[in-house]
Amino acid sequence: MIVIKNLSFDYVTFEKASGLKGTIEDLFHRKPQYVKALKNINLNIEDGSLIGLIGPNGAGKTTLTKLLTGIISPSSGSVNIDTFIPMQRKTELLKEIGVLFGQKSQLSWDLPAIDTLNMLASIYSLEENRFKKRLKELTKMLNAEDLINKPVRKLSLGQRVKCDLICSLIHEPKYLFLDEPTLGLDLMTQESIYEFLREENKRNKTTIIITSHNIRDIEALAQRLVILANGEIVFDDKLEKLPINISTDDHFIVKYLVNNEPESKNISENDLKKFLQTLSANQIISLTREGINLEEIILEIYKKVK
Ligand SMILES: Nc1ncnc2c1ncn2[C@@H]1O[C@H](COP(=O)(O)OP(=O)(O)OP(=O)(O)O)[C@@H](O)[C@H]1O
Repeated sequence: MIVIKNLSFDYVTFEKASGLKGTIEDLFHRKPQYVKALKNINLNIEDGSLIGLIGPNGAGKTTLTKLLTGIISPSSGSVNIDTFIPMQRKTELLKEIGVLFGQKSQLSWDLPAIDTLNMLASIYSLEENRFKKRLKELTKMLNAEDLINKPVRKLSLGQRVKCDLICSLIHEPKYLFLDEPTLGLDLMTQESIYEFLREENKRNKTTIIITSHNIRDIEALAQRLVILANGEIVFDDKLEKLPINISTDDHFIVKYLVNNEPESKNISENDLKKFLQTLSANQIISLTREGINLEEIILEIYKKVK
């Protein structure tokens, strides 16, 4: 279980004066500036949960992930993963953590992924049979049996992400941190990755924390959503609990069939009933209310906290 208590983190940077004179002056009188990246965060993450962590740019998501993976240590408060403190980087904890950054790869460009995987097997001291069994399981689930033997530079982006996912899970970590895992991937590859992550979470009870700006990732995976804004948690609950603001001048979008051809109409609440009465049930494809889809609700939250 992950327990975060009263966690704050401040970055310290120094104002940089321009020109040679400024650079020399800076050597003697540096003016510090403090950026409060996280402010008094409290969060408990149960084992086996699938959490979506979102927020506008600069909200503090990467900082939180860095604190959870022990890259930086808190300015105040605490982070505990089971009985460990991430910043102490104990080998026992590192073996329980897997990380994937969609924009950065841990693979070597000129080598096939299997070489990196063999190296990871030796870093994590994986017993040979266990390694082979896990590799077979992961490559089968991701349909990547052939991919791991090709040089990484010959793989497409989606194929490379699949190989990176195998690397981050080969040691069967208890916790998996994913940062923008579907960046630049087509819809079908996104779906196969969602299916894989849901299966991995179900089968191995892997706790998955996914940071993404892609709302589809959140819709497809997150059992619980945490929204960070300006370094604070502004929402922490199930997706269904997101606040829906139904304004009085709302409009509906009706998609329907006319002679088997799809059409759509944007209609006010007052005219909706009358219009629906002109259609038969099997003509109606869908009826949605403007402002009620997940993206719009989240956008409203972002706008309010700006
Ligand atoms: N190395 C650093 N030095 C100083 N300030 C930093 C540093 N890294 C991040 N910050 C600041 O800390 C705040 C939080 O940044 P962070 O990278 O955690 O946000 P984020 O939610 O991950 O954003 P994004 O969605 O753009 O990746 C921002 O105001 C950012 O400018």
